[in-house]
Amino acid sequence: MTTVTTGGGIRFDKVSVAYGDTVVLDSLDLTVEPGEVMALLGPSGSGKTTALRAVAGFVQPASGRVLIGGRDVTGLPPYRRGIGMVVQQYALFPHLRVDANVAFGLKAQKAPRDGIAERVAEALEMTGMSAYAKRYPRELSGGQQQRVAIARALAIRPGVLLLDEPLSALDAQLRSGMLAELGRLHRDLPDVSMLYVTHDQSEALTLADRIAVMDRARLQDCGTPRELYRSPGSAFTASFVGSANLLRGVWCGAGVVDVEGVRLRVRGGEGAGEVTVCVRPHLVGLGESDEPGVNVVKGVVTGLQWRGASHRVTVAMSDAVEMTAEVGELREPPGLGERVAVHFAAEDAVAVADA
Ligand SMILES: Nc1ncnc2c1ncn2[C@@H]1O[C@H](COP(=O)(O)OP(=O)(O)OP(=O)(O)O)[C@@H](O)[C@H]1O
Repeated sequence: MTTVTTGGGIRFDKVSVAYGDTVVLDSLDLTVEPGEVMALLGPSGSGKTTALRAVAGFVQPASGRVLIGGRDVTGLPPYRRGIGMVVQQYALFPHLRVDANVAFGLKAQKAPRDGIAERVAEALEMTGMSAYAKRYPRELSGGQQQRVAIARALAIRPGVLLLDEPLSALDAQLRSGMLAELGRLHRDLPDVSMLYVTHDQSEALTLADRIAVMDRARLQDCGTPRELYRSPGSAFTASFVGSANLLRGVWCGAGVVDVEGVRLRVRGGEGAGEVTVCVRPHLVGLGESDEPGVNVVKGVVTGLQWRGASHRVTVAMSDAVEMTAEVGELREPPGLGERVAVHFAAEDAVAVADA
């Protein structure tokens, strides 16, 4: 009887999960490299938690295999997979003190007694909770409870750490602090692969080495945050990773798309028929431009938002198509109904496939 304790990453090999007739995870093929943080990002119900639970061993795939450290664990019970898991609601044992909570997984593994004390101390140290070892969960704040839950997951020295929306019960300020701490933990544990489920794109962009975008039980896209942001594979990814102007148009030549009668030069080659052009709002400038390779479109201001350091100006090219420009704070912002021009480089207008 062995437990997988090596690092070595996670592999989903065509993993499908169904509840009755409903397929909730459809032939997922995905590899998380050793030491990598992979975010599973997608809307509610897209299958993220199901994928994570398949790694943990809490759901059994209808088909396909899960490998941890190169080894097929599909048939192994959860406690023999060498995983640590942290969920949204901490799930600490209320009647146990912090140190006993952290020791729980080690005792279940029947680790030697003196080894347990050492590992508990190490895990509490790593999460900054050493001073709270003798408290009960009810005597801790939400953020502290989540740190204990992370310490408990780390105490078994897992090769794989599974995190399911670990920050969503915390308030915004605490969330950003904890996000930084998870980043530090990742650097301190370079061999541990992390699978991080979230529907919050900023968490995914901040923490993940790569992001797997899920929608309707399927993997839609996978890449580094920068790749997905700069060159989204689909309109769905473009709108889910960062904010995006998505302009529906028709190809009319190499690198040229017609949007509402305006010919835009785009990055992303050539195709036929309909296409969506993605332009990030912060890459759109206000006013004319006569620089080569820069698109200019005109329209009427339909929205103006002041956001402290920036203004968001929405301009309608037509009844159907609007563009938003996110620009530095304007001294004299245009008025609603005013006719203005906006511009963006061809390099920043990306032709994407429809989802
Ligand atoms: N035990 C279950 N029995 C039946 N259907 C289930 C069960 N667990 C999950 N589902 C369904 O599977 C689908 C995927 O659920 P999953 O929890 O994986 O989504 P998710 O992307 O993690 O969503 P969320 O962000 O809301 O947690 C959903 O439609 C859900 O209703």
